[in-house]
Amino acid sequence: MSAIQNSFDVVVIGGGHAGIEAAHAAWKIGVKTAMITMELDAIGRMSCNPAVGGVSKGQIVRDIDALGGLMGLLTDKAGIQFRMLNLSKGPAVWGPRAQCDLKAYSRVARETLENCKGLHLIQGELAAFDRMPNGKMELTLLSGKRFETKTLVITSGTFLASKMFTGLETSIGGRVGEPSADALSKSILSNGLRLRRLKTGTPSRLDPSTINFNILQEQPGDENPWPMSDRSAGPIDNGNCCWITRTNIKTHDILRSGFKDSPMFSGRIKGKGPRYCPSIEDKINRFGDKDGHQLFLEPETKDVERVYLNGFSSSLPAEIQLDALHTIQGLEKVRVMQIGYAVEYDSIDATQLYPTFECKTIPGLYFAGQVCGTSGYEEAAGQGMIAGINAALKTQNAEPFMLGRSESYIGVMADDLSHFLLDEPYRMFTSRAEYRLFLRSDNADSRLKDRARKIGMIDDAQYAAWETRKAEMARVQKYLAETPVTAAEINPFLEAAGQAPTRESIRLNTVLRRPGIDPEAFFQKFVPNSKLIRRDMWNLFAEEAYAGFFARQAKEIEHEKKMDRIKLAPDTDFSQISALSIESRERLAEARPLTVGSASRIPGIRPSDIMVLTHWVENH
Ligand SMILES: Cc1cc2nc3c(=O)[nH]c(=O)nc-3n(C[C@H](O)[C@H](O)[C@H](O)COP(=O)(O)OP(=O)(O)OC[C@H]3O[C@@H](n4cnc5c(N)ncnc54)[C@H](O)[C@@H]3O)c2cc1C
Ligand SMILES: NC(=O)c1ccc[n+]([C@@H]2O[C@H](COP(=O)([O-])OP(=O)(O)OC[C@H]3O[C@@H](n4cnc5c(N)ncnc54)[C@H](O)[C@@H]3O)[C@@H](O)[C@H]2O)c1
Repeated sequence: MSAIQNSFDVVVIGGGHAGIEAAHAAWKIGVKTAMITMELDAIGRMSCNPAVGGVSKGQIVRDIDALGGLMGLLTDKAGIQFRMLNLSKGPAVWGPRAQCDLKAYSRVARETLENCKGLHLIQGELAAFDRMPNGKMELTLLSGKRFETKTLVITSGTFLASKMFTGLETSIGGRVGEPSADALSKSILSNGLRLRRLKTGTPSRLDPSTINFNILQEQPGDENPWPMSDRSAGPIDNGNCCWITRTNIKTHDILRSGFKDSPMFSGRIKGKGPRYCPSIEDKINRFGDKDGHQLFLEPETKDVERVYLNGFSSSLPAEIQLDALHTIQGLEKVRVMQIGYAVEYDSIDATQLYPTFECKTIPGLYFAGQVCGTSGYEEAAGQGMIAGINAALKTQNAEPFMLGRSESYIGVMADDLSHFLLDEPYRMFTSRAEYRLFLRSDNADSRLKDRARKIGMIDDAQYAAWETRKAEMARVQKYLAETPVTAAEINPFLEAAGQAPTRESIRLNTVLRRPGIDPEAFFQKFVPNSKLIRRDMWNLFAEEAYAGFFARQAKEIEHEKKMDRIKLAPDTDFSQISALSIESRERLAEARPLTVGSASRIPGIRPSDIMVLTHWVENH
């Protein structure tokens, strides 16, 4: 057996979206960190659609940015088209989204990690990990190389014991052209952890020279685009467009004729697929009466080398996919460069993890990303941040870092994954967050920057810039609350916004509570010498516009935070709390909650149990 080559504080397995954030966060906190991944050239590879963000996913990217992470910065560098989705609704549910040049994304991700001085990037496949008597983890790569680490973060995506399917054809691999990580899957099982099968899929990639773009509806980027990160230095590239087309009855008939050879419907794929990113055959099967489904044609690169057909994910036989494509407007003569396929893989049952993503039974072992049962780059990156931060903090014997459900979508996701057993891939939605009016893309910095600063994720220069913004927001907020405006001054503005004029002077802040107001025009006109950046104008606007809701929810949130502050030791012996029912003791012993708040979210735990637990903590 070869000697141990190097010893680290944190080792991250995988260079996908979760691995990038985990390795960067641990490095930023200042501990000795390595990323080990199968292929260094595949760092940041986008397995599926060349886009980052969207509704609720965009908020996750903003939160990663506020925490000092990379996804927003990488997207701004590699983006080729930026749109704010849901603009017709309130800012709480706006979703920043960007098409990316996927080659550029992968390149800037790798360059960014290479520029992290002292971060080790190692090419190799982890075959096994074992806990050593000294509490560290020993890692053995497929090549036989060995390393040791205090903490280990596994972000292996769709690669554990993975199989790909197109019709009756099956091959081994986690992504087209890449192998499956079978040995690691076995090692996870031999460490006593539970795995289960999930499935995801991807559509065909099309040859742009065979698409009739002239007859397709173009979808340009926003006129006044938002970058993902306010830390991005350069201008963003927004000059590229996507195109829209639709399936039709003929397409559906052809697809239906292939159902008998579908690996999904024939039961050859056992894993559950993502309900909310269904394949085209799933959509037709479930919503058979619809006469068409909208499809987006998205360029994979700025020079449109290939086109991704968003909405047409499929694992039907290749000839059926191709015949069906030829019935679609604009695609009558299309040539396919890579046919759609499904992938089935092992994922970890995430109820075995704390909301820090640390394993309950193996201290120092963390999982993050698609391996935890989620679907999506952004969900993966958000988990990677939290796992990387906690893996680093653990090596410093520091308090774990957790985000609450009222603080971030990442907190909602960590809480959901660790408490509820999923039977299908988990995708984020605004409806999963009970406090979504707080979790906006405009106020990510207000919610998270100070917390990130405390754990070393935000450097002095970044924090100074944030303090300047904070001070300006406070000044303007005070000014708005204290400054009256006469009817003569404000009425032309109100009328232009379609609002009834006022007869008396009113305070400036009350103007923002009226519907139809353009905040950017308002701040420019009524706040002299404002240095607010655009994002902060919308933040102040939303704080006023939603003030009534916030006041109503404030008590609920305070109660939840209070419960989350009541800590339970990881080794709490619930069997000794005799005032709890035997059933509740068993549930608590199994779930091992770290706070009373977390205990309250375990299925089957009742309010009376929480009262007992709270008293018990007070007396111990
Ligand atoms: C076919 C397909 C379709 C998808 N559709 C979409 C989509 O439309 N949109 C979307 O957002 N998401 C989609 N996904 C999922 C998306 O790829 C993931 O959500 C996202 O990439 C997850 O990031 P991750 O970091 O968890 O894993 P990945 O991006 O999969 O990265 C995993 C990394 O771990 C490495 N690795 C794995 N095992 C080992 C090992 N033993 N040793 C060393 N390195 C290892 C791999 O080489 C890889 O670099 C799809 C995935 C696939 C494969
Ligand atoms: N892991 C998986 O299996 C898997 C598979 C497919 C999708 N996904 C996830 O779902 C997302 C893709 O799902 P989706 O189909 O809802 O698309 P999306 O998240 O990219 O888009 C969401 C909505 O935005 C609009 N939209 C789509 N393309 C657009 C474009 N080019 N420009 C402007 N608006 C556009 C559409 O109304 C769409 O319903 C990915 O971001 C990924 O996270 C995961």
